[in-house]
Amino acid sequence: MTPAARLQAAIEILDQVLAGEPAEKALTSWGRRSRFAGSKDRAAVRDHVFTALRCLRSHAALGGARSGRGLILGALRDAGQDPDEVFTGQGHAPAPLTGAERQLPPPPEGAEALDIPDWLWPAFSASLGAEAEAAAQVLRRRAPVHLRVNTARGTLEQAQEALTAEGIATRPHPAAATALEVTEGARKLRTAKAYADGLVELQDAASQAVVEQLPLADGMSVLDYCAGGGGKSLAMAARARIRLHAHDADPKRMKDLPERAARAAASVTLLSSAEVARTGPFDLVLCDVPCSGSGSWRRAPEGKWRLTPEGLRALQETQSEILRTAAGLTAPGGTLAYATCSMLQAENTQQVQTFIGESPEWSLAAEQSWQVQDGTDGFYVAVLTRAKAG
Ligand SMILES: C[S@@+](CC[C@H](N)C(=O)[O-])C[C@H]1O[C@@H](n2cnc3c(N)ncnc32)[C@H](O)[C@@H]1O
Repeated sequence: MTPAARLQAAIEILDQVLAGEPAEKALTSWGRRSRFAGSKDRAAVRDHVFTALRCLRSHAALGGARSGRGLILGALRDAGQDPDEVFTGQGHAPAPLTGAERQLPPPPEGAEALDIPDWLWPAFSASLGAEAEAAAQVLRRRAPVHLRVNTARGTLEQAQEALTAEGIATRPHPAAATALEVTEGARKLRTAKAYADGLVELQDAASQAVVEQLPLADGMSVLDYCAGGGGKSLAMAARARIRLHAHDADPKRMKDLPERAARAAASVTLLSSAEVARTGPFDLVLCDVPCSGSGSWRRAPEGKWRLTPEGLRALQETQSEILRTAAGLTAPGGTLAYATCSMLQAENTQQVQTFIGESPEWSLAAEQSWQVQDGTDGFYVAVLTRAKAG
């Protein structure tokens, strides 16, 4: 495919996404229909689509329309590229620009230029203070690829060597002792032997750092209460010989966990909601709660535009309910960790402060946050300890 044909494909996919289709689904069905597209074409089209979704407001403003064409026109103007070189109408290129499209709109300003919804900007800037603009700018760009080295399978150096042999270059990431950042060859990962053998897992360095904060020790009984795909379950299993249990309100989300655990040489017991109460209490409960995802909007940019004030309030209610339930599942003297991939105080410190204010048995042992402008996803963890009985 020519570069212009790739942009035309992105325009068509973006129109479907703007009509309500999830981006991954629209990309998959385009891929099925487009047997002629090679792996480089698919990767380039995907990049165009995700760039447009990360920069939806500013690119729509620069392109004069919230449509596939508007977004791609805006992206070209943002990159300082002449749109007439792409919108030629030749071959599979987008049709030439209309008179209206040629009109240069006023440049976006404020939250529009930063690609943050207007209603959210006050809370976003209050949460990040002087760093708010820098964080918003980082969310407009592609996320780095991070790996967690499964130390049950090998050392960081061994993993780097194995990956180099397969054309994947990495460097250690300072956020976590097990973290590598991929600097070259990321697209080869899914087929790499080091990945198939469970020596490395795809996981953001801040996710790994959250698990490093947990006081895990051999013999502990541990519950990952919002386990999802189990990324943090596996990171915990690699840290100590624990009795690991995983639960999720939506058990389907854990369907690949047994296979992932086997690949990582870890053992995990999946628990239904009824079984959780019967099996507890646990020495340590991690709740990696559902949240706005503002810290990972680079990877999942649709979430940035889907979030509404009501949606955020509903998430906060779910978060405080989970905190209370998870607290009841923690043994006296035990630990409860509350984590989000959000950078909003309303989902982080404020939730934890409210919980502590209402729960005299609990105290805050540690609290840390990671921000996108420091090279990881945005993350937050609070480690809370429950008073011993009597
Ligand atoms: C942020 S994701 C977890 C990601 C996962 N820990 C990981 O590292 O890959 C949050 C999870 O919480 C689950 N969830 C939502 N409401 C819940 C509830 N009330 N109780 C338990 N899990 C819940 C969701 O289904 C979702 O899988």
